[in-house]
Amino acid sequence: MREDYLRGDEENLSPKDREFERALRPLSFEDFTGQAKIVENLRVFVHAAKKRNEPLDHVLLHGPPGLGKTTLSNIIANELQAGIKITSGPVLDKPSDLAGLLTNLEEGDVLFIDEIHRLNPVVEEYLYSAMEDFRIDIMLDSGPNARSVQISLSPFTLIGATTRSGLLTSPLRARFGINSRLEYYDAKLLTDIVTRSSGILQTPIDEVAAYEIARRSRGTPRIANMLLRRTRDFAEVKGNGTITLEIAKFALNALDVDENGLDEMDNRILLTIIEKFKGGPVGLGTIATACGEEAETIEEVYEPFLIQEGYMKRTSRGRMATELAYKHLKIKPTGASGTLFDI
Ligand SMILES: Nc1ncnc2c1ncn2[C@@H]1O[C@H](COP(=O)(O)OP(=O)(O)OP(=O)(O)O)[C@@H](O)[C@H]1O
Ligand SMILES: [Mg+2]
Repeated sequence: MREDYLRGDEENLSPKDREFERALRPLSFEDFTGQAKIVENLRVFVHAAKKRNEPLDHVLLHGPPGLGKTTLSNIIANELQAGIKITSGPVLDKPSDLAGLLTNLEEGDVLFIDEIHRLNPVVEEYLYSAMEDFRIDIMLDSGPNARSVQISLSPFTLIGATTRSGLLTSPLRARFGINSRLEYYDAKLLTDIVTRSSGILQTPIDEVAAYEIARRSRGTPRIANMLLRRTRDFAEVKGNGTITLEIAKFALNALDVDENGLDEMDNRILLTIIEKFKGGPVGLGTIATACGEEAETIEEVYEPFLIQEGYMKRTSRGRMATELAYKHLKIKPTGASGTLFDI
């Protein structure tokens, strides 16, 4: 459950969860909380593009799952008053899949490619001229009859989203005029999001309870909304429907979210590094095997937050648990010397 939410693949959500996500998704810059600098810039670029009657520059949005990349892409299209076609890297298998989409775009439309780091390299190659000159060269036939025809496209805006910007090739990255990295949200912003969501759900919530959910949501709006939803269930069953601090704490503990907002897998990763590998350094693949989780998921979903919060460090020799991780897990460092931790 939790992981589906973390990874955000809409297809993996239950219909109810999907409906819930849709209801809470902000539709305008106005409703979008946080990421102030990015939103401020996008407002200007969108405004300028509309004024000049030109398509917006291509936009690359990157950052950990659940921070609002898909949401923001839809908002950009809304604010441009443009149509949006949505696809994803792994779905665009052949150049003809891409050509079909591109030739159907109307002037100023947005093409949203999720997981753009997973594009097939052949398809990616076609995207270059589409992005740069709004044209594609298509090969007809093969062998001696092969010839290429050039098709012009309506000027459009490509929005690419990725959780792994490091995997993007540099020619592709260079073709985005706007490149924004979404950051984890602080507890104050997430409190605003939880409060807004509970308003939409018509669930009364105490301010301290909203803050408690917010600060234990791994800096991620998707998780905040998910925890709110589960907490609401507890409030209905165990209380009178209002989410109080007591109910929120009870629900969060029942959901295995600890005092600092780390979940079971976060803690398992830290515990593994400390107990099985003496605090590290240890390679990602080894941690993954020991935790029974895919290396890619650890790198994409868990590690960025653990690093940002100071529980884990990446070194050239592998991952290490920090002093904070030992404190958090109430384990005494048993390293050979005082050099266990860098200063
Ligand atoms: N700034 C925000 N304000 C309010 N709600 C938000 C915000 N950002 C995200 N959300 C909520 O969090 C949910 C997840 O956001 P979204 O699907 O856009 O994340 P994502 O970055 O595309 O994640 P993924 O990488 O998994 O695709 C949305 O349904 C939306 O309700
Ligand atoms: Mg998304």
